[in-house]
Amino acid sequence: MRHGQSVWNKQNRFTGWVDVSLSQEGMAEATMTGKLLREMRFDLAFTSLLLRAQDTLYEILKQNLYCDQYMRIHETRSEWYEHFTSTQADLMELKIYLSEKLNERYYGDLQGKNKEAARKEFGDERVHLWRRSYDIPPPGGESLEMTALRVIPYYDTQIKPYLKKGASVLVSAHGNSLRALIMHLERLTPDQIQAYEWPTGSPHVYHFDSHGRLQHKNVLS
Ligand SMILES: O=C(O)[C@H](O)COP(=O)(O)O
Repeated sequence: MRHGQSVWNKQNRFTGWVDVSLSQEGMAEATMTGKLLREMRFDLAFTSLLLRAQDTLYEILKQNLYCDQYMRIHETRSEWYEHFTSTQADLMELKIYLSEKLNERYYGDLQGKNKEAARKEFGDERVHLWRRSYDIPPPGGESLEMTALRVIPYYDTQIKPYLKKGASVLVSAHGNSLRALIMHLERLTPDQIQAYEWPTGSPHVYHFDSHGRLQHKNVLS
């Protein structure tokens, strides 16, 4: 799941690692996604260190049919955070892992800039390359390739082993950390991933076999 619209998505600003909140629309998207996934039973969840992804996850879990069985959902994030970082839950309880490896691509000097203003300053083509090319990093920031170098090893070592055991895993992350991940999962070429846009509020459901190989994918909306 990509997080719902953030306040800076709404203002059309490059965000990267800046820890902005969900907008009201983003919260509503997260609620709607939670409803779409309501009947899915999750064994584990993974999210980034950024609030917009954590809040999206929190909202999805709150809507879930098995919510009460997963854990006690606390009203404030600090308690929730404390709970899920300290839990040694058994199988009936949802384990939630946070990692900076799933953070959005670091957008370097562009962070905070309006995307339209950046196009005027640097030109459409340059800004498009910074946003969507595989290996051209934005000034001072990470390319998709650099993002993949932290996301994929995390996926391979921390997430995939559970998938091979048949666990149901929810990942709440970001446009570009997820593009890096699905490029790997779906074996997309740099050209294919360049054209791939992952809108907010459209969960992707992947099914794997016991070797962790992708069987099929559904995009829900
Ligand atoms: O960090 C950001 O600005 C967004 O999350 C993703 O931005 P992009 O679509 O410009 O890569």
